[in-house]
Amino acid sequence: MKLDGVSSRTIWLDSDGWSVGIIDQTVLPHTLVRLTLKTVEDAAHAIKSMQVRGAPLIGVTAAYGVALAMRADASDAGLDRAVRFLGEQRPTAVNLRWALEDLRATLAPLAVDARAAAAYDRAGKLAEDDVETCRQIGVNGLRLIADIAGKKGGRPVNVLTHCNAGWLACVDWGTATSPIYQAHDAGINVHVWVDETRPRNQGAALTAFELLQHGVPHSLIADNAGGHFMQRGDVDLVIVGTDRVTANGDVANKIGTYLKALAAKDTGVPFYVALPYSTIDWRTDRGADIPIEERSEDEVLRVQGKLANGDVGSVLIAADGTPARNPAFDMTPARLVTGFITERGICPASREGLKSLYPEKTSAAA
Ligand SMILES: CSC[C@@H](O)[C@@H](O)C(=O)COP(=O)(O)O
Repeated sequence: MKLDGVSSRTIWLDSDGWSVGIIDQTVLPHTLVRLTLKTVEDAAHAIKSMQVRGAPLIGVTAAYGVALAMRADASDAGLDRAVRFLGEQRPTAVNLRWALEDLRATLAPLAVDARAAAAYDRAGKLAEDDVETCRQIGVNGLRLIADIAGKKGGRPVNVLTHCNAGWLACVDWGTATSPIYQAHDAGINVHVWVDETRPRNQGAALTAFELLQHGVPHSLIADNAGGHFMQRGDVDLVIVGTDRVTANGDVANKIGTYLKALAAKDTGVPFYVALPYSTIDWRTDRGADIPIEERSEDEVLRVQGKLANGDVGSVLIAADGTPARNPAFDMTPARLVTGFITERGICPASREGLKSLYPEKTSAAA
């Protein structure tokens, strides 16, 4: 996608052929800072501090993190250490485990001196695969938007989304936003309600920024406003991303997703979850077993933005000493989800639905 008019991806190999470039998402949209990762520690820090975030991008960054680690120590112990260390950085997005297991399986059978080159090659392939997978999710999701557009006679199709499941969360295109970009590019009149997504405001800071850059009509709304717009008939469709879908179709996504799904159910608004195959956790049977990341109280107690002096900083919004809790994700039961939009097509949010698209997979309870 484009950033200030220039085609960009969220992660790339620098011109030296081994260090890894990323966009620092902690200061967007106010400042565009590109960072260079040179060590596995840099990659781990980027994931933990959310310089990179979003399930697919976390996975690809971890893959490059293994490649950086292999430059320093490609022994069996070095590979084990890198996989364990990177895997500890964030618990909920299963793409992290998926990418690390892929790298381990690719590298372990190789001679030690072949591992670094093979790791770069594999990380590059995972990045390219993510681009094509997300593009295909968009092709499949576009049909839903086009169907609604056909019934609305030129009036805008209103899509609500939560958090950032856009191209900044992936390598390109995004998952939830890919159908939106493709609908807009196809000339469909589409408008997006963007949940601000407290506490870190990924909707305000990242999704609204992306849509603005691409010229897609949108309105930023307070998290609490979604149900109101659904009740009034102002939302045709919800599309969100996910960090992990369990074998029975339960969905973990950014905190607040569950409430949107409840409101959508009550108001009869279709609620779709867009995901690549790498987000399905076939080994975990139900959403209650997904580890939910707990983050710092500060993210709730403070709000980050551009200060009057132009710096990016934060302000305290509660009395000093106020205790807070900050679960970063919640679980939406499959029964509240209308369907999954994947690279292989659209299916019901259920064990059977997932199996219909991925017959070669076996789940824990299958
Ligand atoms: C295509 S990204 C899907 C999810 O990763 C996204 O919706 C989300 O919850 C991101 O959370 P974050 O905490 O910003 O990494």
